[in-house]
Amino acid sequence: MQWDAWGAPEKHKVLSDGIKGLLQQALGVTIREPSDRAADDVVLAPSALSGQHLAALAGIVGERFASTTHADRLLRSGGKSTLDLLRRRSTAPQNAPDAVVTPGTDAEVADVLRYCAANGIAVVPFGGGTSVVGGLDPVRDRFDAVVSLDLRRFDALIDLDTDSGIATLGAGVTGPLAEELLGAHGFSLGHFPQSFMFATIGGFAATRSSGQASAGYGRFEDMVQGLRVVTPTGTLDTGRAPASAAGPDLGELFVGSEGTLGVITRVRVRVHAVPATTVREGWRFPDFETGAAALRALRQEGAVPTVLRLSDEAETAVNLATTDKIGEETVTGGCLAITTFEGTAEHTAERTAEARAVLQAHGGTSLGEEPGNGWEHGRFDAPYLRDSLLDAGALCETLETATTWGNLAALRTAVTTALTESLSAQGTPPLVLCHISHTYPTGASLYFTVVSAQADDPIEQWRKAKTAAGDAIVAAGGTITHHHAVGVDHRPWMRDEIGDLGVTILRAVKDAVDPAGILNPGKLIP
Ligand SMILES: Cc1cc2nc3c(=O)[nH]c(=O)nc-3n(C[C@H](O)[C@H](O)[C@H](O)COP(=O)(O)OP(=O)(O)OC[C@H]3O[C@@H](n4cnc5c(N)ncnc54)[C@H](O)[C@@H]3O)c2cc1C
Repeated sequence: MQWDAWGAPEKHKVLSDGIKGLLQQALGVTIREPSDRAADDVVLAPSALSGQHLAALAGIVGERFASTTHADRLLRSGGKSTLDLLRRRSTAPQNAPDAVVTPGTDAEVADVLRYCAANGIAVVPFGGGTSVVGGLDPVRDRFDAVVSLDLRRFDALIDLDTDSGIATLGAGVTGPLAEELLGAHGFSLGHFPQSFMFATIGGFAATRSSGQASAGYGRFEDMVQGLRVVTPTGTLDTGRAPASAAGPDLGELFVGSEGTLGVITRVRVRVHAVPATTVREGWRFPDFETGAAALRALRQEGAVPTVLRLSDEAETAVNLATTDKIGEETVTGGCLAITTFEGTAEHTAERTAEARAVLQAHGGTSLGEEPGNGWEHGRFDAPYLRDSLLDAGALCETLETATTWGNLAALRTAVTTALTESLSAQGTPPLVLCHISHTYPTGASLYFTVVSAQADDPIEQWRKAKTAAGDAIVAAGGTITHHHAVGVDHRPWMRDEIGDLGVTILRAVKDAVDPAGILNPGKLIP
């Protein structure tokens, strides 16, 4: 992972003439050349961890796994939101964790947490570093120092129960490593968020992540069968049986707890056989409302694909779903939808035929395999484009929400209007694109991509726009986040989301497992 951009440098995207034209003509961006940045030139606030504390932590995890080097601190100074990337471009001194500790066993995690609790040191668990909500911000709160607790050494397939279809994976296993380890035994997890290449099993659980195949395999919490969580006051194993009536599900307390209640060190997940067949298809709908109604019918009538997504008119027009062709003239028109079916050949054929009938009856026209294959080819690459857009002088960020089918159109209008009005009022009218990529029998998510020219202070520019969008989401009855989680950025709306009593309950749990309050302060819980 790069310190100031997404992913691997060799995948850097050069902006095509089509995209540059769009930026200049539609958004008034004055294209600038990317400037060279070197990690060594970044100024970090000096480490506030005393030599005595560093030595004690090194005594727990081993000298080479307790680091205060510039490179280690810089890489863990935040996640990969646009605000993070803009901050990394700053020449002013930047905030960073005071040290990075990388334990290798549950006992070491427990000892680190106990030491930090006893000595007033905040701890930020670190998975793949892909948070887009400030979940990794090195917040000290009332403490003198903050350490990043990196889970990357928890990188093993610990157990695979092939009869039950349950794998136990270390929290630091990344998406590709999980598929490789399971694939060797003929199994797959099937969790493919856009951050798949770098995000980890522990991070997926800590944030209630949702992948591109959520229609078929469910959200990550649907896959979780159990967790091991190490807290400053003890260790908990959840998920004894596939179903249980033994009171509230304690595992659910930790799924989505974003490192504020404990450190997840292993996750038991449901896995399935690697599918024998994959069939992709593109569909054209005359408009977003017609397409959304067709997706709803599919969810409610059965024949649900593994992947099901619908781009709005604007997203279809700029080919956002097919990253290789962004900015080129679209031949699709209307709204592009994509379906993918996976399974045995017979099962796939049967369900594809059923789904086709439903989509056609609801105004869809098949475009054949090509659009689906084009989407699949570039499905993890769009984040590289954001880096190039930021370098060129454009602002680019995404945000997401979800609501019931009955409220979907109103929520989409409210968010689009809020973003458009806020950015236009700042002199940078935006392009707001939207798609549905996660569907349920009762509703769906809405995922917005916003592009505009950068103002003089792009951090403040986006903060204003994001506040307007967040307020609009709450007022229109949506959730403040469908899968990006809460972190720092969505915390202002948490009380609206769960109410005063909800906040009291979360705080009570936090007091029980983390009485000193060292775990990820300033995140999730208002
Ligand atoms: C380009 C891009 C695309 C994305 N696409 C998607 C998407 O399609 N779907 C989706 O759901 N999300 C997406 N995200 C958001 C992000 O990838 C997810 O939130 C992911 O689950 C985070 O995993 P991670 O391992 O990187 O965790 P990190 O970013 O390292 O951490 C996320 C939060 O969880 C905590 N945490 C991490 N590991 C643990 C642990 N083991 N125990 C306790 N707490 C822990 C951290 O303290 C932090 O608060 C995207 C992000 C980016 C940058």
